[in-house]
Amino acid sequence: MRKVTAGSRESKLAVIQTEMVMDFIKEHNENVEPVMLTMKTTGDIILDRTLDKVGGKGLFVKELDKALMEKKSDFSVHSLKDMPMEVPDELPLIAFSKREDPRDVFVLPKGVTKWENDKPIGCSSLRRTLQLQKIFPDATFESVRGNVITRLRKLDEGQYSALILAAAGLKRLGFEDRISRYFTTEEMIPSAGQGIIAVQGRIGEDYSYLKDFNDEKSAYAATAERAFVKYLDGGCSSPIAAHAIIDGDELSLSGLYYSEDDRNYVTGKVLGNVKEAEELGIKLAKELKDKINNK
Ligand SMILES: NCc1[nH]cc(CCC(=O)O)c1CC(=O)O
Repeated sequence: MRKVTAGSRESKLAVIQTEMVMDFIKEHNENVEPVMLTMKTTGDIILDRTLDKVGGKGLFVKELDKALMEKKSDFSVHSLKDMPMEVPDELPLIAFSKREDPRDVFVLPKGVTKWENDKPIGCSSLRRTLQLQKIFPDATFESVRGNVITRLRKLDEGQYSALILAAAGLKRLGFEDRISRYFTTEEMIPSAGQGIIAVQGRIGEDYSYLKDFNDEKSAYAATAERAFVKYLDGGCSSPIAAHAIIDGDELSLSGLYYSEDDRNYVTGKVLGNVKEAEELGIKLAKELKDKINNK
């Protein structure tokens, strides 16, 4: 038996996602035995500030990168949306999972069936707040940090009138029944990579046991979405949204760009062949940059 170690964050969602990758490996490789190594990351420890105030990029990955570099693990499993746009050359992304539902959703406190505008909506990113202000013009918004389960607890304790979360996390955690409304990806453009699990490896290693895990559509979508955000210099917590939809050979990329200077945002869309995923991301980024400069 060949033992391989998967590095993971400690949160329930991270562990479930890592187990999904490990189960795949077990099913497809009789001679490989995956084990998990969990660790706390800076992003999990600092919970009293919003992520853009904590500063720095890759708050959820540094510790996992270190374990991978030091060969304490053989690969890391991440939510792609928490990954910085640039990863170290020695630690490339080697596989992308099939995409789970990429939409953001509206969650009400337990026992509540209709939204009451009596408390703020808990919303953890500027990306979500900006787009929500259009959908709920009278609402107020407040940052909520912590992992998905902590956020749900705060909601149920009465701190918020509702929460905005990713459908993917709720579904993987078995909380699909808490979803009261799905936002379309047009009214609420998701974060780049939302719903995709990324596996990160170490250069020069043999990952043939993960060969069939990679989903081609997800890889194209990830390339386009991340090229867009990278060009606009966003990190994991920047107010930039990007979502690619793939239909056969055609890729349609929607994006949102926010300007700190005039506190305004623009959205746009480009279409092209999946093979031009990266170029499409850059094309949309340039278009939106021009659009905001001419506003
Ligand atoms: N930033 C936290 C985070 N990272 C990944 C997910 C959900 C799973 C995914 O998007 O793949 C979540 C929770 C959320 O935003 O609701």
